[in-house]
Amino acid sequence: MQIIREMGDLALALREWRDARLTIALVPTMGALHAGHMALVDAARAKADRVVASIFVNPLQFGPSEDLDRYPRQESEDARLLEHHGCDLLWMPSAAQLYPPGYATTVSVSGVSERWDGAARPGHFAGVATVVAKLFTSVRPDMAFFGEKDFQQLAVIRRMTADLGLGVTIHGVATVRDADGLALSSRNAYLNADQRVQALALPRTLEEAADAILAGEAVQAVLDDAKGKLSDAGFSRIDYFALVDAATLEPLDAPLGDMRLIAAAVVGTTRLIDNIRVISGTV
Ligand SMILES: Nc1ncnc2c1ncn2[C@@H]1O[C@H](COP(=O)(O)OP(=O)(O)OP(=O)(O)O)[C@@H](O)[C@H]1O
Ligand SMILES: CC(C)(CO)[C@@H](O)C(=O)[O-]
Ligand code: BAL
Repeated sequence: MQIIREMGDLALALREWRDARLTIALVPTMGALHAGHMALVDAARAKADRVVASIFVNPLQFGPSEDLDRYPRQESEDARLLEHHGCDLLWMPSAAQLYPPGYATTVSVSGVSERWDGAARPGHFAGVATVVAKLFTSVRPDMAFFGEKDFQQLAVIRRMTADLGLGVTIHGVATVRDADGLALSSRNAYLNADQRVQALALPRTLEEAADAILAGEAVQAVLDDAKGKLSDAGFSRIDYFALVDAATLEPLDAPLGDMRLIAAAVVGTTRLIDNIRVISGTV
């Protein structure tokens, strides 16, 4: 696996593959890699001739009181894991490479990015859309892979890619969970042993709420009950717990079409997000 930091070296490596008419997949990450990221790499490996992973902790998508400074960084373990999963190229740009002096352009997606995480983390999705647009224009991949764990992010990236005609096929990959149900996330590293147990209430409550909605209970009552359960389990703040249309992310007050239950809540100092498909027979 090639490890590249400079934009010029990246261009050279990619030119060789493009000249050979090889298809290129991009897996954008912020590092501190786990099996969830590896599911993206494996899916990319299965669909493309060459797989590029990027690691960049993007300052633009962190709010002023968020965890940019303490975000976990473990480059050599990440590189080992990626190589083991058949990644061909790891690109680790510096902030100065992506946002050189004078950089002044932001990509802002309205509609789908406005509610939920967009409301709870002002500026977050503009930061995500901007860096993903930069990663796409730098690598010019045929396809890119993102996790359904960040469900709204996936919808924002699909919208931006279509609106700007970036010509990248976006693939969503199902959430990878620990055996006990907690969605894998780099931020789980912040949880102490008690908080790790409390955190399990998030996937459990999503499953219970999905079952209750499918059993015909009133949606608003189910959502209120779910928030109560999360508070009782020790979550100190619940940013949202909502039933939404899977494509538009608009809230639903009754079951209709392709639905997701989405939630974000804080345990200790850690903000966790999760979501679950609501579909007859399975959740
Ligand atoms: N458990 C998971 N299953 C599938 N994909 C995942 C999972 N966790 C993260 N991803 C995906 O990996 C990509 C990179 O995510 P990122 O590096 O932010 O990791 P993360 O674990 O989500 O970190 P964080 O704790 O900051 O949310 C995103 O597309 C994200 O949706
Ligand atoms: C897509 C992404 C790599 C952009 O920084 C980030 O938001 C993430 O890791 O999900
Ligand atoms: N995993 C999405 C990136 C973020 O929370 O900033």
